[in-house]
Amino acid sequence: MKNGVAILNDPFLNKGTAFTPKEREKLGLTGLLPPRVQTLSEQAKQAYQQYQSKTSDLEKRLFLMTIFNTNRVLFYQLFSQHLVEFMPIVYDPTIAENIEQYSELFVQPQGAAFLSIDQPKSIKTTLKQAAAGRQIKLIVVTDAEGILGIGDWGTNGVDIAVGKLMVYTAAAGIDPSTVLPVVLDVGTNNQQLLKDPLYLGNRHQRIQGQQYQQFVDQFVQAATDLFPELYLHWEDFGRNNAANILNRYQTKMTTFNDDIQGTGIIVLAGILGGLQISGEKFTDQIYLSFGAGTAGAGITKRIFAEMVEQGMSPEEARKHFYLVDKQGLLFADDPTLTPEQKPFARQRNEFSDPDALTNLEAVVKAVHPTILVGTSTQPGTFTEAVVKEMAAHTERPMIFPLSNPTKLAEAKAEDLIKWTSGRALVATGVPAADVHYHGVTYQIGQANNALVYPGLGLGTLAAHAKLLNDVMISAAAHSLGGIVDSAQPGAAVLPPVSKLAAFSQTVAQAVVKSAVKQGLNQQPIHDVKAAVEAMKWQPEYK
Ligand SMILES: NC(=O)c1ccc[n+]([C@@H]2O[C@H](COP(=O)([O-])OP(=O)(O)OC[C@H]3O[C@@H](n4cnc5c(N)ncnc54)[C@H](O)[C@@H]3O)[C@@H](O)[C@H]2O)c1
Ligand SMILES: O=C(O)C[C@H](O)C(=O)O
Ligand SMILES: [Mn+2]
Repeated sequence: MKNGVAILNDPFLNKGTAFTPKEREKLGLTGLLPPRVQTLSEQAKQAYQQYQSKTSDLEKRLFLMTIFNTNRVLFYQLFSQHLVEFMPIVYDPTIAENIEQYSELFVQPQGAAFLSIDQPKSIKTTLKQAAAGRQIKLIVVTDAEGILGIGDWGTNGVDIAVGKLMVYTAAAGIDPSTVLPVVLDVGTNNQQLLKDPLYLGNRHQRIQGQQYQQFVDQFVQAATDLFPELYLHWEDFGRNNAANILNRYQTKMTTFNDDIQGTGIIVLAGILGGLQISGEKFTDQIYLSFGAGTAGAGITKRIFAEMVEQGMSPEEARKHFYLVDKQGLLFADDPTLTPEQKPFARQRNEFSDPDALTNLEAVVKAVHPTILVGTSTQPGTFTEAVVKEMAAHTERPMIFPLSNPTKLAEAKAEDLIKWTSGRALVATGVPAADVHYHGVTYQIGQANNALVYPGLGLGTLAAHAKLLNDVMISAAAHSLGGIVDSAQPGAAVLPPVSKLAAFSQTVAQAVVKSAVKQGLNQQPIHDVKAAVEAMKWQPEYK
């Protein structure tokens, strides 16, 4: 039992000025706080006022992090009260700025576990120390090789693990005392960091190959030994590792790659929402992925699986997909294709002038996509010419520039609406303001995996599922697609972030239902809604 100063220093126990006189006496806190006792709502009001006095988004984020570091209940009370306003501050895009300046801004390790490839023997001890007696059910782990679209950030990437977990709690009510952020510091190839005297990570090149694989294996082994109920979420690994790691573990435990699977779900949900608006058929769509890396290939795989689910043969379905990467349209004779790209590569003899298909505009001209999704990290690449060419051949072009953060987006929502005279069905990776065009207000859906991974995790945990499989993932995507108000002119293809807490429940219930139907639940579940409800944590003082 902690007491006195130790309680004030424990963000899971600390209530600050909300400790009552009785509690203060019992816990050895008398005189350790100013005399006045405040309620949680008074604390939240005061903190929010202070938040509003900060002038930049980064300052706002840093202020919220000090609350997070000192008092989790207060932090989540605030976050859930101001979800729409705080999402872009706590999470993407401001989190990207924080990651770039992590070492310069460092004040506190925020409860993360820093696992170093140079000390593989310490993995288990570190995880145990970081858990500090808590029963961990959810880990977000990154090796930070591909943070959003901003590349390799070494140890700084720990912030993405911390930030993703914050959204789990704010959106789905995952108990924050059951989560653990982890960074695998395997070095960095970011020269800027290696030269930065303040850089706090391992100062060497990224270690790859067998030693890397072994380190990852050792981490998974230690984590599953220590935390038997673990749901393990992988975030922002590099293109060469992300899919490999997922393939390696997904049949053995409940695990999830956010960039591959989370993004696949949200894009499928967005497409289903878009088709509700356009009235078109899913199996009539022609899909073009611009940027066929971790996210691009992951999304393609999910959309392809849906085509097959909707009755097409795999051979027929494959004809609906085109992948474009750095080299242009991907052809099967290209020796540099990744294993995830290969199934969707095309034959040169399908085209009259295949050698000309080395840029997006030429490919759009040749294949007439109805859906264009950007995960290329290349800003401004959905040009007016590309968009107008696409819109010339389809009534309601679906265009999702998803590269994050804001500075990397393939296009701005407003331009897409204008260039297509309001016909485009748009979703973006970061929040976008409404677009007013010719008397219609266009709402822009946010196709960010944050809209689904919290509910998916909540559902998988609530089901005590043995595995997270494709059927559950498909159920999650379909549960979101139905929430669109298609009768409203300018309606968004996805539900708004303001309803995130509500539809996280919808997603979680769909996942539990699917797990139960497949017999993947390891404990009996009679009432799906109650099972999800029982998992939920509320930001209240106990
Ligand atoms: N909105 C979301 O929920 C979401 C989810 C995941 C990723 N993303 C974004 O998608 C982007 C990619 O992420 P990732 O994890 O797939 O990274 P990745 O590095 O695995 O993939 C990026 C791909 O883009 C390709 N590319 C680079 N330059 C290109 C060019 N000029 N033309 C065409 N392709 C080019 C790369 O070769 C690579 O295959 C990032 O900006 C990330 O923030 C968004
Ligand atoms: O982190 C995000 O905002 C979404 C996604 O996981 C990404 O890598 O961009
Ligand atoms: Mn990511």
